[in-house]
Amino acid sequence: MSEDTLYSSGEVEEDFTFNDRVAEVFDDMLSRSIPYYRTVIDGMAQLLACRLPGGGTLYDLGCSTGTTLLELCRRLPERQFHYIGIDNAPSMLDKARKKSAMFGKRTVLQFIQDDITSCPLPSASAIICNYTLQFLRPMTRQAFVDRIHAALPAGGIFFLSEKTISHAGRLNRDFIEIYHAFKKQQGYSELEIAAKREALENVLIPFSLDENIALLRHAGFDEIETYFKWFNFTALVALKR
Ligand SMILES: C[S@@+](CC[C@H](N)C(=O)[O-])C[C@H]1O[C@@H](n2cnc3c(N)ncnc32)[C@H](O)[C@@H]1O
Ligand SMILES: O=C(O)C(=O)C[C@]1(C(=O)O)C=C[C@@H](O)C=C1
Repeated sequence: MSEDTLYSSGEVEEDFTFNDRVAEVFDDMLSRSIPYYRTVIDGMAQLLACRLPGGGTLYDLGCSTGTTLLELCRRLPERQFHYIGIDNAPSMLDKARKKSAMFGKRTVLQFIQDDITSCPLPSASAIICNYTLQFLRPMTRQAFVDRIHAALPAGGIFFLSEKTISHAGRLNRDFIEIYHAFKKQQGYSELEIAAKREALENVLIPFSLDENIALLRHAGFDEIETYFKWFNFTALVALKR
């Protein structure tokens, strides 16, 4: 796994985008930038085990290098789900396909290059969208969540994980400080943290937990719960009636 040194000089040449250079270091970037990344995947595996009988189709929208689907596949071998990852970045999908071949999962995992805001989602039993809604333009988010709700059958599951903001100003600042301390612990310098923050400005636009719940509620999801929260990172599960 290549080490993420993209912002080590402190220079910001362009806004953050999911290009080849990001794809190259993405697994390292994610494991050092998203607190409890694997705990969230564990939580999804446990909820899927409770809720879904075997044989269904699971979509991961904004699947990047396929880590989530590969990990679910490893954790739920007896369920025989069909896994479909969708992303619009070819270099991310290259990595995803190579990883699934390396782990001997090519027959159960499929990766498709498409725009998650318009791609068809046939026969979906569960849909995952982790740390990706935050990159869609805010005005388009309700329509996106509405489409997900429409694509699921009764009892279908939607998992949504996001970086979140708090409208409680002082606590929001505390949460960001605590998150930056986490990144420092993961080996990022203050210069790197500041440069990445600048590159993400106006690209990653986080909603609050309440705003994300409102999107789900408005789309028609019936039961909505937070199953994991760490300061400004939140994982939600929603069930269709
Ligand atoms: C932060 S990453 C997602 C991480 C991944 N879900 C995980 O948990 O490992 C966001 C991904 O969404 C993809 N993406 C962003 N907008 C997209 C769109 N409109 N259609 C398809 N993919 C998109 C990016 O290429 C990127 O790979
Ligand atoms: O590094 C940060 O500040 C982040 O917000 C991490 C984060 C995310 O939460 O989506 C941002 C961009 C990368 O795609 C990976 C992770």
